[in-house]
Amino acid sequence: MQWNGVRRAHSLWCCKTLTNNTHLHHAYVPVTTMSSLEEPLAFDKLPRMNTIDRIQRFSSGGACRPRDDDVGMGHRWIQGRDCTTSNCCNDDDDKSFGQESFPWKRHTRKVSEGEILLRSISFSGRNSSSSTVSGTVSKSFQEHKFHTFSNDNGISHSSNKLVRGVPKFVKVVEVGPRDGLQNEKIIVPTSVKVELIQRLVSAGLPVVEATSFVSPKWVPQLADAKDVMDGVNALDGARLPVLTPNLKGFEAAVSAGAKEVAIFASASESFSLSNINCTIEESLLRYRAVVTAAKEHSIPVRGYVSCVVGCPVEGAVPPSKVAHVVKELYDMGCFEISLGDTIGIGTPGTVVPMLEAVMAVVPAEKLAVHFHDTYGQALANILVSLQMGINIVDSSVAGLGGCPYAKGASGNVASEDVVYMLNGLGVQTNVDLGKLIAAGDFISKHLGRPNGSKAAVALNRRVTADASKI
Ligand SMILES: CC(C)(COP(=O)([O-])OP(=O)([O-])OC[C@H]1O[C@@H](n2cnc3c(N)ncnc32)[C@H](O)[C@@H]1OP(=O)([O-])[O-])[C@@H](O)C(=O)NCCC(=O)NCCSC(=O)C[C@@](C)(O)CC(=O)[O-]
Repeated sequence: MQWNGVRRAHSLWCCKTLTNNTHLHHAYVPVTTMSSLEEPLAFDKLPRMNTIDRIQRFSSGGACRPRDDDVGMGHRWIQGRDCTTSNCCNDDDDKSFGQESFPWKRHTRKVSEGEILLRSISFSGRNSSSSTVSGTVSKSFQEHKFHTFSNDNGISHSSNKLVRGVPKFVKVVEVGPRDGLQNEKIIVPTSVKVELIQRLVSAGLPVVEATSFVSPKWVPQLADAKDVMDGVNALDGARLPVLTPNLKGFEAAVSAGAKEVAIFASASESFSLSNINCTIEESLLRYRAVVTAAKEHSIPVRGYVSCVVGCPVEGAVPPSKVAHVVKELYDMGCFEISLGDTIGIGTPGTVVPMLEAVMAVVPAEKLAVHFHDTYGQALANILVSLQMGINIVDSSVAGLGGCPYAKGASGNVASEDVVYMLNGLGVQTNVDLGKLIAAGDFISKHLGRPNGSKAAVALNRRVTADASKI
């Protein structure tokens, strides 16, 4: 039974052909709880916060946090502004979105002029008295009336305490071409993947995770990683990170022209074995080698931690364990760490203590949230994360992703739904919702299924209804 649990998690993330896995060199870890995916994990199932309370906290409140260099975190990047969070600074902070820096190099990445232009014409709901709040004012956006309606009075950000903690700008990290497609059984042609990435970039997404340099035996869908990179390397205006599980993957990624990579650890021992065939500690050793090599090439490394709330095998994952792995990745030099609710089991009730534990050891501005939407909790989890100071959100166009082996499991939160919600909150993303919806429709059509974004479906329906009145 326990062994089956491990194998099930493995098949969940890798591929069916490995279900009768000969790659698992490790004995299975003892499994004490089998999670049924049927009950939300509640506060009372989680360890108390006092296990991590002794770790010195960064403020997790809405107030300005100390600068990185004031809090002894070593070589972390220094933002070119007085306050290190984007949700608590002066209005002129918006200017700083035109540049981003990376830890070991302390260089400034020039954002393309087009990106800045897009940003400068973005509609800021915060400064508007209009009752309609929209995102980037693009031609297609206006033509198709893809507006997000706020309440009758519009959102008064200065007076509404519920939205006061939400950042002004959220970086949306699009993971559809990688996380979204990796579970697809039928191989998507490289040309379709390339066109999807092109469309996402032209929709204004600042980061589009392009593919993975993992073993093709484990993830056959992404075996064309090099060809995908050949097709997108010339694209301007977005960063195109790729996943690298080890040095071999890193070297292949660099030779394919990747300029940013991501490493992926887990907070669950069972999931680590299932996903990358090694223990958490072994994975951290591997990743240290990747980060060291990346520093030599001045390549920024993003970190992922999976199963930050729950694991399909082990059940509830203690926040202190998540915080430990996140801190390891941060200390090794990851410029940003994404917290993955891999099976989408979290609710605000479990996400909040997890974030509290993590934010006690790593500043909020270095963290991203990555929610799968299995239980329809992703937007609520994102909102609560934003209120706690997170301003980077991973999502997948058309809600791509999901798992054929976990009953009821679904994909990542849909990018269109995230952007729609952020537009409604008056939060800048610089993403053109119309173009994003078109990208989602494009890939959904190719996969032969309806767009998994509720916002996309509703807005498409509205456009059709409006057109029928003409
Ligand atoms: C880590 C390994 C490679 C270990 O796999 P392994 O079988 O233990 O590797 P190995 O070192 O024993 O080598 C076995 C074979 O794989 C080859 N190999 C070894 N490395 C590579 C490589 N990089 N690229 C291509 N080939 C590779 C290697 O050369 C050898 O080839 P052979 O001699 O048999 O012909 C494997 O387990 C793997 O690729 N795992 C990745 C699985 C994966 O991508 N899962 C999905 C990631 S999603 C995720 O983690 C969650 C996230 C990030 O989305 C966040 C969230 O949702 O929460």
